[in-house]
Amino acid sequence: VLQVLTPEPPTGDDPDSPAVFDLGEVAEHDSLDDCWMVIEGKVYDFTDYVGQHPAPPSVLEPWCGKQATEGMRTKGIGRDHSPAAWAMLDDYRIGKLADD
Ligand code: HEM
Repeated sequence: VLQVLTPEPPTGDDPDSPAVFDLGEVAEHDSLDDCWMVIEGKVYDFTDYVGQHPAPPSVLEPWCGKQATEGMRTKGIGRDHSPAAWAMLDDYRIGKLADD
């Protein structure tokens, strides 16, 4: 009953009705204090993760607010992230990118 009275905002977790964002909205979250990224068409909010990332936040910063599939695939050093790192993404998913 409480859930009906105070519905949670869409998180993107429900594959039937993910929250949909365009690149302009994502671009508003382009700092380490507020860091969204698009990876393979899905939108993530990594704000709570940047301080936990194994490499310094400065490596993430250029990708905040942007399409970051390349960053995820290369780490900026030509090496893909591990399957374990890829598996962490779901925890930060907030939705998907709008189709163009
Ligand atoms: C998209 C921009 C990103 C860049 C440029 C980047 C870069 C890096 C670099 C330079 C390292 C250390 C070097 C190495 O381990 O080979 C690293 C490690 C790691 N990163 Fe990232 N990272 C990014 C995003 C993420 C995200 C979004 C996550 C998870 C939510 C993540 C999770 C990890 C983990 C778990 C490691 C340890 C090594 C591994 O499991 O592959 N990274 N990253």
